[in-house]
Amino acid sequence: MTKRLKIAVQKSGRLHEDSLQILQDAGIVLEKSKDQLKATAKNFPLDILYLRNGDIPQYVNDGVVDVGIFGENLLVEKRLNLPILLQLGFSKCSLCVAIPKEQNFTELKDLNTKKIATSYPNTVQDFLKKENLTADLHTISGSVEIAPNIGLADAVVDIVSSGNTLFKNNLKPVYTILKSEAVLVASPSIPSILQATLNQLVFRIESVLNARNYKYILLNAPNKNIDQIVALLPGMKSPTLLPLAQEGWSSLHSVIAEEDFWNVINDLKKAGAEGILVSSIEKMVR
Ligand SMILES: Nc1ncnc2c1ncn2[C@@H]1O[C@H](COP(=O)(O)OP(=O)(O)OP(=O)(O)O)[C@@H](O)[C@H]1O
Ligand SMILES: O=P(O)(O)OC[C@H]1O[C@H](OP(=O)(O)OP(=O)(O)O)[C@H](O)[C@@H]1O
Ligand SMILES: [Mg+2]
Repeated sequence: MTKRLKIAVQKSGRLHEDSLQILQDAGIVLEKSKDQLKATAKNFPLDILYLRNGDIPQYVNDGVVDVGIFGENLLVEKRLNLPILLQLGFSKCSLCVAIPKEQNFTELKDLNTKKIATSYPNTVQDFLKKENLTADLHTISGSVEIAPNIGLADAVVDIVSSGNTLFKNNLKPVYTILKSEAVLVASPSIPSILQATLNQLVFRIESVLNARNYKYILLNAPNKNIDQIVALLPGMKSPTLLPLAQEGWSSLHSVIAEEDFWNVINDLKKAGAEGILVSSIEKMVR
């Protein structure tokens, strides 16, 4: 029997859905199950364990699971030096120092002797040490941003994404300690017999991530301007060119990063491109 790879995914919370979606997009079909803690893939040697985000890094480190998806910021908090296989592009956030809006902040030294509330004490301790600061740390497990309003702290260190929570609590971010996103991390003690399965999983997810960042573009162009248009759309190797039934015109197919598309669209039109179609790509193997 093939040995199955064990992957830890957040049981519920911000990473849960996107983690399962990326596995699904990678062609992995989960067996329907009533089990709240575990799922099995039908068509790939993979078992999924649903765990708390905060517990996953340690399980990965100890080899209880072979691979895990969790917020990169936890590697710093748990002080674990585990290899990141892939940055997954979702749950992007920053860990920031924030203070009440009306207070002045000019430099990090302003934090000296202040009371700081956080759910990430190790990260803050390491940061304070690196910056040669001494502050009074209060560890709380949630609703950190309320701390200054109830007199529990002068400043907070917490996750910021849209900034809404800081805004609602009359706080402003003054320093970014780190940036984070969901990552795929492998155990250092992964059995060698599972390495090929892990490589396949990484390859599949990578193809999904490449595809998410790119669009397939199709357009008609006058032959006399093809060189100009090709220079705007270099593609993976070079664009595909096919003659149109109408003489003097070609159909050009290429791939383009989503953000680049908006930068070149006007130049494409100026170069005579017509009938421009842009569509999503499901998988992209470079
Ligand atoms: N507002 C946010 N926007 C984007 N990403 C976030 C945000 N808040 C947290 N994250 C990221 O998502 C991860 C999971 O956050 P979530 O709040 O779902 O779980 P948790 O409270 O860290 O963990 P647990 O599953 O152990 O209860 C965090 O470690 C962080 O990397
Ligand atoms: O900048 P924003 O978009 O407002 O996001 C930041 C908030 O999101 C996280 O909390 P979450 O909603 O995960 O609640 P939790 O503290 O219960 O985990 C984080 O702890 C912040 O409070
Ligand atoms: Mg949270």
